[in-house]
Amino acid sequence: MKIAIASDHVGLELKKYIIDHLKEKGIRVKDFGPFTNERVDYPDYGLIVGKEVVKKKFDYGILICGTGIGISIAANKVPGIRAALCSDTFSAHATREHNDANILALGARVVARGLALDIVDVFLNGKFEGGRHTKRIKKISNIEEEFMIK
Ligand SMILES: O=C(CO)[C@H](O)[C@H](O)[C@H](O)COP(=O)(O)O
Repeated sequence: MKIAIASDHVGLELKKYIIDHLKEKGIRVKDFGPFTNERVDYPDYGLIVGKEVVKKKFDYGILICGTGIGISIAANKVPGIRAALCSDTFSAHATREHNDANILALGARVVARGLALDIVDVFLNGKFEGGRHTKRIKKISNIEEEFMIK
């Protein structure tokens, strides 16, 4: 499994913690930045990881900002991205099973480190159920197509 990860300045420390955790599990992870505490803009990082995931260069993306909200909103602007902001493990497995989410977003100021790792593990181990959920995912794609600039 290959994971693309990025954050903003607020999410930097939690990102490092998650990267160490993934590497310990033998999961390949590429950090798309930032690499210093300097203040940055979360949409830039949501876009980078969104593009990488939608091009199928990675299996999943993980994005972290202060709340997880801004960076997930940005990533969700990339057609084909279904970024799920999760603060609990139930949502993390439900969003894989039902929404086939391809990016997990976390709020570094919202979830404690230990819980964040549990959420990451549950998300990465989740399997899309298909069936009735497939047509709903298709309806999300249809919304993207309707608003695509031609
Ligand atoms: O949560 C966020 C966006 O949804 C960001 O991580 C920041 O917390 C927020 O934008 C505040 O940024 P600041 O420049 O550090 O005040």
